[in-house]
Amino acid sequence: MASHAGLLILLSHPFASIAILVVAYWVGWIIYARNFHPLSKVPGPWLASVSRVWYMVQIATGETEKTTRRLHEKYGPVLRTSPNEVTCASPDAIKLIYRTQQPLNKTEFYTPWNTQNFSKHRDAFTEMNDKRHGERRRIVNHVYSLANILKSEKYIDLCSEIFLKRLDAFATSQQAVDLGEWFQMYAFDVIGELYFGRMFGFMEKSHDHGNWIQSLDLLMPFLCMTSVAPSYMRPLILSSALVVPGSIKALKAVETIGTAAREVVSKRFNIGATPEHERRTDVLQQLYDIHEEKGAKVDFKMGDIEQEAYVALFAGSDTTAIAFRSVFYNLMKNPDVYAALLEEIDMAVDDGRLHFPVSYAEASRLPLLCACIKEALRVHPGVQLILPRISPPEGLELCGTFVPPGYTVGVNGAVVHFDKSVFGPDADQYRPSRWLEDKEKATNMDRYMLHFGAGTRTCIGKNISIAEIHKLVPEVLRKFKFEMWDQDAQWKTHNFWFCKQTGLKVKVTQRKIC
Ligand code: HEM
Repeated sequence: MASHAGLLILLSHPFASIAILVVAYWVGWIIYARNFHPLSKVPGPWLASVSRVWYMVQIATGETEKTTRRLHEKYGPVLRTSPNEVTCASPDAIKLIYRTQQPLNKTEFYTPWNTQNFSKHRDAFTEMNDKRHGERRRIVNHVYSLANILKSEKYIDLCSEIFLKRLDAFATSQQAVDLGEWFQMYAFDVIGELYFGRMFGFMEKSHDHGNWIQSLDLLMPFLCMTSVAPSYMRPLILSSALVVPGSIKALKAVETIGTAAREVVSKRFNIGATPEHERRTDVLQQLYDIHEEKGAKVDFKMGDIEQEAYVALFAGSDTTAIAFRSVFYNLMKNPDVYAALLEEIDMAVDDGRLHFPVSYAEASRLPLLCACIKEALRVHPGVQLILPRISPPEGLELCGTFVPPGYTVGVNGAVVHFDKSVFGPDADQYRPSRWLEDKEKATNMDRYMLHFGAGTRTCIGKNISIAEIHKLVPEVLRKFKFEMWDQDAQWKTHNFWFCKQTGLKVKVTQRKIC
């Protein structure tokens, strides 16, 4: 009787009633999530099975890929990383999840990355519906073919020229260089040349133009955290970013990137027809040609061109710099490979097979160079979280576990690239020669590379990065020697979707070439 009265008093207090309801909800939810939920039999950490908070904590550590690799070792190939989400470590899951026939849609993870105010159509990266995505991507796809991107080689060469000049100055002054930072400046300036008609001036002025690099570094963790958070927590996380020092400045910087995209497109094309001899052959021009030739028919307006340029800046600068860093870091940490690659490059120059500025065609014929680059992308892919997709109406069988329709599934490149059954018992080592041993084995390994994504959503800009990397690497290796400033230092990695590395402080010296 007394306890009854106590309960009534408690319930009459509004805060107490709310607290009781919340506790009851959570107890009910935990019992359901652990025992009756369709994914309840999928193993994983306890907290992950009842709340997305587990995933958010992992993002905060910046080391999700390492934890995921450890957990797969403990629990097996299928892992529950959130109440409604599973990640699969099996290489065979790639063709199931990122399939080209009846492809799976993207999830809400991508919404916070959405670009706004350019076009009524979502950009290629954040469009979740695969059918709509396919219709839009078909309009611009040909612009990104290797042959078309190579029409911009001369613009990439202009960037390389400045990059080499800067390296030369560092070599003369014997200053320590943050090579990672310089690769990012290079990658930004290349996007400038290809989409904005000119370099932004990162390398020319040796500075972080408009604070763009710093701003992306500040905003990426918030964007990534928002993406993995439950939808009701998203506004809270985004607004919490505002109290972090420098964030307003960062948001303004991102806004200026948008303004730059708008201005450049209108300046370039609102001044009347460009005389033929002044016409550039860059990506921006090719996108404009689509607008002119069939813009009305396919609804490809000036805003759509601006959107392409804007997305390229976000999707193509950090990622390319990450790839460059991985190539150089792994070479410096593996002197035998470095020496063998130099031999290949020097011989090619001596035999007249490699000229300066290096053309993509010549570079792509150097087997060890290509292997070193591919291996760098394998051991450190640019994106190191799963590429999340929604399981299809018929559900999906992943390594014997049935995932019903509507749940999130995905594979993480940073997990599957270390699969020993595909890449060999030394999969965790940087060993480029694995790509040269056996053609059939190499083709098979290629099938399981996820560095540029897979299926219908494969990276549209991959040929831009591939051209940049293959052209610049042999040229700088031929002309300069690179050593870690502190031989024993390791880089640090920070996984906020893009897994950026810091700590690539190097000593550069001119090579004495006879
Ligand atoms: C080494 C450099 C690069 C890496 C490692 C990389 C990686 C990726 C990955 C993994 C995806 C798939 C994302 C997903 O499925 O959610 C992707 C998509 C995309 N990337 Fe890249 N990327 C690179 C360079 C670039 C460049 C230079 C651009 C500039 C145009 C670019 C633009 C895009 C776009 C627009 C998408 C979405 C494609 C679609 O869904 O149709 N990327 N990239």
